[in-house]
Amino acid sequence: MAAITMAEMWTTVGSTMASFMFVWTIIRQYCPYEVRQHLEKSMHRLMSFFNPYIHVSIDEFMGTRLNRSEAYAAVEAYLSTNSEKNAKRLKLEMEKDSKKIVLTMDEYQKLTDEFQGAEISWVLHTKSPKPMRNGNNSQPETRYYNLTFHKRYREMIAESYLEHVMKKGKEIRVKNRQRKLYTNGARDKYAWPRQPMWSDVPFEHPARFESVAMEAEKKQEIIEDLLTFSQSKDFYARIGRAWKRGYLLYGPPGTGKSTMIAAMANLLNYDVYDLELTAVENNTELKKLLIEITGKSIIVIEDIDCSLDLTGHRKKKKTEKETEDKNEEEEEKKQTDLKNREGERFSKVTLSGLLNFIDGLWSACGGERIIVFTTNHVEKLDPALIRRGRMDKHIELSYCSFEGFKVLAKNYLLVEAHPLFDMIQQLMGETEITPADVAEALMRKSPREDVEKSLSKLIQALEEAKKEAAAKKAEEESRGKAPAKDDSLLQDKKETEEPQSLDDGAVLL
Ligand SMILES: Nc1ncnc2c1ncn2[C@@H]1O[C@H](COP(=O)(O)OP(=O)(O)OP(=O)(O)O)[C@@H](O)[C@H]1O
Ligand SMILES: [Mg+2]
Repeated sequence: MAAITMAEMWTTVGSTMASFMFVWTIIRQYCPYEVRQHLEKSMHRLMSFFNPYIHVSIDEFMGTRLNRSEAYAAVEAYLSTNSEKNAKRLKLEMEKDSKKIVLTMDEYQKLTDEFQGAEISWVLHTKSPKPMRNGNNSQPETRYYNLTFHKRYREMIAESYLEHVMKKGKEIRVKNRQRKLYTNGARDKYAWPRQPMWSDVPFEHPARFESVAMEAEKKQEIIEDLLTFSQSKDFYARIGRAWKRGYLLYGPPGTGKSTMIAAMANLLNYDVYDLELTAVENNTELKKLLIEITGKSIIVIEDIDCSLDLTGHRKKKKTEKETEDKNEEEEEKKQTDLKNREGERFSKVTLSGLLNFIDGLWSACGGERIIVFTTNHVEKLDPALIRRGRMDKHIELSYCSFEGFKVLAKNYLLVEAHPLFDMIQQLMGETEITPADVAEALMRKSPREDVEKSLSKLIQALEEAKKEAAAKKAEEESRGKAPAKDDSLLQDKKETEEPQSLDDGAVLL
């Protein structure tokens, strides 16, 4: 008896639903847009009166169709991990500037999520646009996510869950995006229509910290410093400092400064802005460039000592070289004339402009930025430029140590030990060689080249370097001079001892 009643009940429910759907389809097809809207609204009001569930919708576009909503994109990314596992109907999407395809839930699929004991359901809907006066539908449908939860979780969803979705979604988007390498050097300032301040290419440098030749402890310290920085948004806000950090990488050519920048960008998933200071016309342009830099980025100024003339001595050196037999005054006049004629081609960025760029008020916009300077001559830099707070961490990249060599050997030759290692260790203790030279010696020149041959090449390079250093030393001693390296340092020191001012008159070369 009960079974018959149940069957009857289901039949009644089924037929009511079917009739309702039929009526609704007729309404959707034949009723004018305004009537349909009105009916939909009334029905929602009626249902929400009895319904204990709350709905939140997140539209794909904000205002115009040009602005895709950040919130929608974050929800889409957040749900993609859930969709991949649980949805039965999926859609394959690849966003602009994304390097990865994403599987998102298809329309009208329902996905459930759990958060702090609450069950939350998500459905992707479509919405037809308002028809135009002539009745045509020129715009395609738009989509929106509908989030449903019981009203008892209202506060928790508003305060924690939505924030959690946005944060996770943004993280996924950052991970999936195609990172870029930007430069300001390739811009034609006089082109019309105006070119953007930065031009970009996909950033595809493969350097990783694992492959950087360096003492393990020092490397670990740098990695931890970088990771701590990237996770310290709240800390920087609490102490009232802009969320940025400066790194000064210094050392001889070929010791891995540029390689380390690429490894930093890969570790943190950041974009790289390679700032060519000599292509910046003045401080205002520098500020404009700064404004356009987004967060999660590394701003790099390579060879900073060559870009900025603080004392004028390098300019003097150049003048002396060019004028050998001419008198200095005449040459200076010539230089001024040239400057006047090609005035606009000379950068007028000043040291104070650069200091402002690094830690002035404008430098705080965007957040989560790392600024890296590289130089071969740290002693030539103005102390104001590299003081802690501007360049927070000074990292010396020096000649290859035996530990560094072992990293390269493992990388290039896939060996961690070899009878020739002892000899290499001994030679490395006696002479200096850059990691770039070690890497070159270990590079296989043909697929058949074996480990022993590569290591022998390195031994040969080390012996040559040792001989060269000895010959140089002997030559200097015979001339009654101190060793060349110390000599050049002394010379540089003497030159930089001239008072260095931070006035706006110091200009770029
Ligand atoms: N520490 C290192 N670890 C691994 N590879 C290195 C290291 N240093 C140099 N190399 C190798 O040598 C090449 C040159 O290195 P890199 O361009 O990073 O040197 P640099 O210090 O930036 O030199 P410069 O001062 O001339 O700009 C790189 O392609 C890299 O393969
Ligand atoms: Mg370099």
